[in-house]
Amino acid sequence: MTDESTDALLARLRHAARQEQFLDIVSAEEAMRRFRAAVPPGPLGTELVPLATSLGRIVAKTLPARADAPPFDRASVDGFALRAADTTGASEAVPVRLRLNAEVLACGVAPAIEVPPGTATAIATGGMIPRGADAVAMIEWTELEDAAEGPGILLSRALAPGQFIGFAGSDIARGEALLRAGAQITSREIGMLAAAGWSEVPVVRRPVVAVISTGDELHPPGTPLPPGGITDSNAAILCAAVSENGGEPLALGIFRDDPDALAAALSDALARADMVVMSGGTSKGAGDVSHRILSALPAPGVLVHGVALKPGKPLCLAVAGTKPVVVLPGFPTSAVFTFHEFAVPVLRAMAGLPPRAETEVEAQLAVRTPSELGRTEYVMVSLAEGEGTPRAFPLGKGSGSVTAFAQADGFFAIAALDQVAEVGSTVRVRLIGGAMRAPDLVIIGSHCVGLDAVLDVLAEQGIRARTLAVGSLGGLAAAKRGECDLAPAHLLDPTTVDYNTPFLAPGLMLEPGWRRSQGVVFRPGDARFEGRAGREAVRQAASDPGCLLVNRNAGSGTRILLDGLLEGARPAGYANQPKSHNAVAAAVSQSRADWGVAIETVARDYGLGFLPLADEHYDFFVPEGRRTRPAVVSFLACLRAPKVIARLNDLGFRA
Ligand SMILES: Nc1nc2c(c(=O)[nH]1)N[C@H]1C(S)=C(S)[C@@H](COP(=O)(O)OP(=O)(O)OC[C@H]3O[C@@H](n4cnc5c(N)ncnc54)[C@H](O)[C@@H]3O)O[C@H]1N2
Ligand code: MOO
Repeated sequence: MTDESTDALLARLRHAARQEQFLDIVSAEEAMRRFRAAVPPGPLGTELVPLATSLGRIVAKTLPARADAPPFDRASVDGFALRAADTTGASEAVPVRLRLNAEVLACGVAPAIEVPPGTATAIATGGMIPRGADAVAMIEWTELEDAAEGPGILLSRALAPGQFIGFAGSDIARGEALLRAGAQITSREIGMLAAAGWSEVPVVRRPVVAVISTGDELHPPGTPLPPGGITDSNAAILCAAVSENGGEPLALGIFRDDPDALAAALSDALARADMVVMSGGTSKGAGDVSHRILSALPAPGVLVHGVALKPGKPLCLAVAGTKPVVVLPGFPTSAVFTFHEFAVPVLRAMAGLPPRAETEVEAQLAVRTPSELGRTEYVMVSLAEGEGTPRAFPLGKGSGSVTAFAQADGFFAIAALDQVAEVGSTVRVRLIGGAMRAPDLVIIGSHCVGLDAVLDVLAEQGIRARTLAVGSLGGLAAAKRGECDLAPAHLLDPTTVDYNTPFLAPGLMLEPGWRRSQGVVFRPGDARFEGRAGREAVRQAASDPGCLLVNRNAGSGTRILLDGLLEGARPAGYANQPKSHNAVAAAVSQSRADWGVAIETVARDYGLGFLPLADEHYDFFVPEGRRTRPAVVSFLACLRAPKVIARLNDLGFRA
């Protein structure tokens, strides 16, 4: 930071917040180059911390041993300290007799008597070797003998000089390097430092990273949300990621999209922290003021605003004096992705940590993936072990997802000039969150909350399942290719009006799951639906232009059922076609629509009225070759377990 007073800086920040300023969009490499060049390289500085609190810290300079370990020559067995030369030729048949000196060397006793030739001194393991002695005989090799000349031992083995002695400094010698700069202190290093005399340790000062969330819509986790409200998840994940990468998070909270409030927050953050991370308000909307404030930062100021990548295009990178300031896009996946790609390398360098180890694996892309021209797109994927190379399934959740980063095994890049990554192409997946763990059971297909009830019981048995929700047809295709153990599906054949069986293919088996009651959902008390039969309610609603439908996506079993009931009618709202039961229930419950078709469990969950229409079958396709795998056998046994059946029935399914 410069010497500018906080007040003057605040005034400049306020003024800047009202101006528009955009820089040109740059490549990710150029953005990183500018950012790194403007931040002083290397760790921040050094502080002394007590050994007991040094866990996880980074050693700031090479630490020599301050004392020898062990600090003196000591016995490594219980027995007798003696001169090896006196034991030459000793054997069971011809033992050597040594006189006992009048001293017993327990641990912690400083020897007072020398060991003259022809004598021995009793010593405990860890006892200090007395002057004159150069070896220790194990007590098992000796017999005590009382003679006229005084007590002695009969020794039945010859000893080499140095035998059973741990010499001073043989573990580590005073002055030898114990730990070098950059080493991270774990419990193992702490024991070594304690032994070598370090009660306080010089470590790299942890960079304090201020974390600021911006947005009028944001509320802290766990507080009830008003209509339009969003839970601030960015602050939590960013603070934790700061800690994971050697920093100390300073959570400053949520600020409204108000130039004055944000300017004050930023100037407070710069006064208290070594780095500032804001999220939200960096795009082009009217409320996007975060990035504008940055234009008033002390030099070098804003370095980058706009990077040709997805997620993360509106990223803004700045440096105030020597302090990095980053405005991340508000969308959670964009925020955490750009934090890891751009802020973490700088943070780790400030914290004295080495660059994060990256692991890449080759995988085969399971789904054709279009990409926007002109931006390098990073696609979050889940990996499933196939025969040979693993298959990469894009999560398809977009920048706004709060789960993608946690659920993905990694990501691959589609180059800026490519508009698509073809199915079957080889992609290099950078792993996130540690190495890839092979699950015991891979389930790809349609998701149902009932499935979680089964998997909970399996987890109690130590069986770890990986589920990829790609829809019934996606699961069926994966099962045909032998990529999963189970493909849960609820596929309705419009001609036979049968579920799932008509879709069986050679090499596949079908295991029955449970039934889900589907019906009309509506807000309780709505007289257009209350008390009617399902089919009659559909007919009535379809002919009432004021009664708004929320439809389902083409190809879903629900859509096929509804189209059958509508017999060609296209009621108001027909074009609104979300992809899940939950989206239908949310639309009705929030009055964006008046009716739709969903399963009973979801209707109940949203407090909606429900008029049954039909039963949907949720079954499992299993590749024949995988049917006898132990985890599959356990899963199918679990489906029939009374405890699981009771739980499914409780949830509103019929098992
Ligand atoms: N006309 C244009 N609109 C947008 C563009 C564009 O170029 N032109 N860029 C889009 C891209 S790409 C992204 S990424 C987003 C990022 O926008 P902002 O950084 O301005 O973020 P906000 O508008 O404040 O929020 C976006 C979204 O994220 C939610 N959010 C914000 N903060 C949090 C938080 N702390 N925790 C959880 N969720 C958060 C917020 O509610 C919004 O839903 O802009 C596109 N638009
Ligand atoms: O860059 Mo934004 O993160 O694409 O959605």
